[in-house]
Amino acid sequence: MLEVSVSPNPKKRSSNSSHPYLSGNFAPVQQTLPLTPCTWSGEIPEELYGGEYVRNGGNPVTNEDLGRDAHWFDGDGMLSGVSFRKTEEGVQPEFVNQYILTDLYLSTETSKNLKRPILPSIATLVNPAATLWRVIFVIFRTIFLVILSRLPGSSQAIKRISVANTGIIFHDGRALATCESGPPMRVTLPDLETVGWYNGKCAEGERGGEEGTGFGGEGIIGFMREWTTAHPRVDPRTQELILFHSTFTPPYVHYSMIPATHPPITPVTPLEKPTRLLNAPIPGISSAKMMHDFGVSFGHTIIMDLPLSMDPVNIVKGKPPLNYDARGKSRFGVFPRHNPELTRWFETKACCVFHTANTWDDTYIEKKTGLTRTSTVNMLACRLTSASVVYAAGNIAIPPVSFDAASDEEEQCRLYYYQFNLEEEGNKINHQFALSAISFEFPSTSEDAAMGSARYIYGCSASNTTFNASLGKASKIDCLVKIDSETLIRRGKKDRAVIPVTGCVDRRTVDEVIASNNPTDPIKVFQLPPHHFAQEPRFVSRKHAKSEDDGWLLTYVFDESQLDDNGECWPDAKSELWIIDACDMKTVVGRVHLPIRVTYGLHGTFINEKRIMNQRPVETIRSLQVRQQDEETSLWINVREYIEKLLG
Ligand SMILES: CC1=C(/C=C/C(C)=C/C=C/C(C)=C/C=O)C(C)(C)CCC1
Ligand SMILES: [Fe+2]
Repeated sequence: MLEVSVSPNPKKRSSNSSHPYLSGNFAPVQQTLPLTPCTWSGEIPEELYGGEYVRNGGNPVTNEDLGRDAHWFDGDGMLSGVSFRKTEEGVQPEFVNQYILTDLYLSTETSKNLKRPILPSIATLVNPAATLWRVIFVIFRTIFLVILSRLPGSSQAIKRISVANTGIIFHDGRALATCESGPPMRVTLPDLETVGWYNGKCAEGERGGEEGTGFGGEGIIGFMREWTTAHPRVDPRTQELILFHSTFTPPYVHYSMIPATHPPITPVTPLEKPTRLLNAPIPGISSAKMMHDFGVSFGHTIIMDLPLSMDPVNIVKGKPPLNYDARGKSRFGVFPRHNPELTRWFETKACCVFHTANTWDDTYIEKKTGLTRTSTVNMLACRLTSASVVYAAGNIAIPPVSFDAASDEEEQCRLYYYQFNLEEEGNKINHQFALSAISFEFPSTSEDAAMGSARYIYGCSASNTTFNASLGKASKIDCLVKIDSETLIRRGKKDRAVIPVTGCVDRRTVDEVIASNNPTDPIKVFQLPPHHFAQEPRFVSRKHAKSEDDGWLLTYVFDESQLDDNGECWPDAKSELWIIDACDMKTVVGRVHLPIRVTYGLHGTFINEKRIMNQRPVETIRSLQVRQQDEETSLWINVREYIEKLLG
């Protein structure tokens, strides 16, 4: 029997929403399910037993006004997971999806008077056509609603404004949902209940943990200094968590490192002893930036200072708060992992980088001293030649670039190789070129190989996408790609035609790569069948793997034959979780048939059995509180409701 609980606030949806990221399989799901047994076909590898695949993404709970400004990266965080429960016969996959009970979600659900989400849409913040007054209005509406939530009579105060809808990671006994506008939020596995905000020492609601001030520290802007990158990284050797925090005031970026203590691990060598660092300032950044991700190797960290600003000061300058300056520069700040004060800046052409794939050091032993030294730091990242995706994902016309220098590169989103020279003076970038001409995003590697020798980078592509042409249509993923970075980097370093910045090693299109039947091709594409679309794939290694890519890719897949004539999903549309052979990038080893559909979302991860068993104990979980209405407050409550309805 399926136990179906309809979201507490089901809102009617008209069928012809014109926003591409609110329709089809981007439209939010209305149902949440507790762990629900699923049927499956094919095989489920033993390596998945006892583990869980979880994917995060926005699922706006306030979705009444379909004509509102909306963006793919907005919306209340919802986790969708498949847990591979061990049974006597083997395994039983179970599907679960739950909202993350953030302050914003709880406040929305208890008030129910709002037609639009509490937070402004990224679409409004980035739209050059939005008037100054409109931007100021949406920001003040949010501030006002936050203040209202903290006055008497409110059952849920909004203390943090993150929807926790972007990433999901596991560190030190905690599964953490992430988003740039707040600290990480702890959730339980496998049932995906919300525990509480994590401050680098403990999470609200958990038993144990450490006491004392965490991310953000004390003081008035502490609430902002705890905002954490969507993509903190865990060192596969030391299990340290490395992350940074972006704020609107100088020095704009802080950096933290959290050791793993559950259970305490024995450091491999004294040098690798984990150190705690909380909110160390990063010097050299001159304005507020949208910094989604960063790079970190075993020895070095790379902060990206790109011309994509997220800065209230922009409003005063007559620009949208979220603004891309094609005339600007991209700067990469490289520093020894424990010493942000030693940051060296490497400057290059303007670009956008949302995600890095891997970062690693080239080291040697210095003869004189016998010490290990780093000659170069290398990074693979998805480089975009413009911010088009930020506009396209909000259904906003992409503003034209008005001068030639910036438009000499066509619209691209490619996997790039950067090599930063640490030995010579002058902060030189030795190499910067694309490995392949195909569009490539949502990069990841085998977790064990990250920060070091990872050879294969997995990611998403599309056989026909450019962002310029995409207004009114969403970009969807119909190809998963595996790139042998080692081979392509070697080729690029040799080939004199691969010039800095704009050069590209493998110039084939996706179709040309698919047509190749070379078994040692450095690029392999898993093409989805017609009408099928995938999401970010995550790699799980085989136990006694023969090669780095000996394992599987997990991804949710949706068959768009389940759309009606208006392009909307049938009410009973369903998704599947596919288990794909990462070695041949052809065979679908197994498919788990899910009871409902899973929207096209953002990032996912696989958490293995050992980690799930090893979660830190939890004392309380978050839940919806029903508002107590007593006589004294009822007049005030009526006034509040009136104000909320007025604000819409
Ligand atoms: C080029 C390209 C894509 C680009 C995606 C991008 C640029 C995604 C950015 C995501 C972010 C910033 C997520 C936040 O967590 C798609 C859609 C995969 C389709 C295939 C081609
Ligand atoms: Fe991301």
